[in-house]
Amino acid sequence: MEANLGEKELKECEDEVSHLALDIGGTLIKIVYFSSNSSCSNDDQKNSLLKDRIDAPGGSLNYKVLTGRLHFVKFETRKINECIKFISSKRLHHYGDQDDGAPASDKNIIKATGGGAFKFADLFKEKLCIILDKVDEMSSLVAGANFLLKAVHREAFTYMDGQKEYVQIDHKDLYPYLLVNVGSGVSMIKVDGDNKFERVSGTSVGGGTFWGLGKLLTKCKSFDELLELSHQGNNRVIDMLVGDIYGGMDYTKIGLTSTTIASSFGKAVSDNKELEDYRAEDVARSLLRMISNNIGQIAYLNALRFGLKRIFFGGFFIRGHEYTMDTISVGVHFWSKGEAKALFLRHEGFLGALGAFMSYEKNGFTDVTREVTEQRSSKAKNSGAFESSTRDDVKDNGCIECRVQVRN
Ligand SMILES: Nc1ncnc2c1ncn2[C@@H]1O[C@H](COP(=O)(O)OP(=O)(O)OP(=O)(O)O)[C@@H](O)[C@H]1O
Ligand SMILES: CC(C)(CO)[C@@H](O)C(=O)NCCC(=O)O
Repeated sequence: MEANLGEKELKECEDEVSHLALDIGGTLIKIVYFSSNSSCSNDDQKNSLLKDRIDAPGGSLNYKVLTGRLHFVKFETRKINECIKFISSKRLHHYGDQDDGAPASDKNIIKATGGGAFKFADLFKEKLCIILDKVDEMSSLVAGANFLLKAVHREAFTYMDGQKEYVQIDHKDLYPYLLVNVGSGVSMIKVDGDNKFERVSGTSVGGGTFWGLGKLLTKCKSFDELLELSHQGNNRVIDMLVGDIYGGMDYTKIGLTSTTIASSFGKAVSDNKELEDYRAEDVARSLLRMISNNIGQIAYLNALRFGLKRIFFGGFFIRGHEYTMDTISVGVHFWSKGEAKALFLRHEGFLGALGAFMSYEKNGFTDVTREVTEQRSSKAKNSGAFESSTRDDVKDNGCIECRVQVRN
C-alpha cells in the first residue's frame, strides 16, 4: 500500500531523521541516512498519510511504511572531525530516538563498514557516544549494489562514445556479475546472488593512486581540480604511442593501431624534459588514462576468468566522469572483443554505506521498498560547509525519495 502524499502535506511535515549508516574508507567517509516525513503536528494525519500498516507475507508480523528520503553525504576521511560535527549537529546519532520499543542501550548503535569502522571506533565512542556496529565491507558493497540494481529506477547505464544509455535490469537475470569497486584501492567481486559472492581479485592501483600521484605531479589541491585538469589535457604528449615506436605506422599484425598507447608516460624517458616542462593538464590526462585502462583490463580479465558478461563499476573514483567511464568502457569492449559490457551506477560511491544501511534489517528495519522520484536535495545545496561539494548531483550529496518498511 502506498502513502499518498500531496506536495502541500509534504512541505507541512518536518523531516524526522532516523537510521544512519557509515562507510569509513581510506579516503572518504560516506554517510547514508533516512528521514521520514513523520513529524506532522496532527497525529491522525500522520498515521493516515504516512504509516500505512501492512501485514507481512506470513501474516503474523506487522509492518509500517514510512515515506521519506534517503540522504547521501560524503566527507574526506582526513577531515573526520567535520563528519563528527555534522552527525552531531543533525543529531543523526540519535537515530533510534523515535523507535518506541528499542532498549536504551541499543539506541546509539550505528551500522558502519569500511576499515575506518575499526580504526575510528574509539573516536566515535568518545565524541558521540556511538558504538559502531561493524558490517563486513565486501558484503556491504554487494548488498548496496544489489539493492540499487533491483530497487532504483534508471540506476545502471553504459557509457560509450559520449552516449549514456540506461540499462533496464531484469531481476531474474541479474546474476552472476562482476562488481568492481574503485575506491582508494580496487576490489573485484563475483556476485552470484543476495549475499552470495566472492572477492576474486583486487589491485592497489586505484583511486588513491590517481589522486595521490596526481597531487604530487600537478600540485592540484583537490580531486575535482585534478579531474577538471585532465579534461583539458592531451595524453599523447607524455604517453608513448605505438606510432611513436613504429614510425607512425599501425602494428596491424597484432591488432594495434598507431594511436594505441604502447607505454603510459613512456615519452618522458626520451623527451629530456623536467616535470615543469609538461603541462599539468597533460600529466593529469595520462595518469587518468593509465589508471582507468589498467582497472578496465584487470576487470575484463577477471570477467573472462569466470565467464561474466556484465561488469558493474562502483566506488568514488568513477564520479560519473565521462572520460574515466569512456576509457574503462573502451578498454572492456576492446579486450573482450565486444563480449563483455562495462556498466556504471548512478550512486556508485555509496554502495558500502547503503549496504550497511540495509543491514538494519535485524533490528527491525526491513526494506527500502521503492524509489518514488529522485531529485537534488535543496537541503544539501543550502546547508553550507558540511556539504560543500562542487558537483551538483545526487552522487555527491543528495537524496532519493522512497518508502521504507519498518517492523513494529
Ligand atoms: N572529493 C574527493 N576527495 C578525494 N577523493 C575523491 C573525491 N571524489 C572522488 N575521489 C576519488 O575516490 C577515491 C575514494 O573512493 P571511495 O570513497 O569509494 O574509496 P574509500 O572507501 O575511501 O577507499 P577504500 O575502500 O579503498 O578504503 C579517491 O581515492 C579518489 O580517487
Ligand atoms: C583494502 C581495501 C579492501 C579497503 O577498502 C581496498 O583498498 C582494496 O581492495 N585494495 C586493494 C588491495 C589488493 O587487493 O591489492
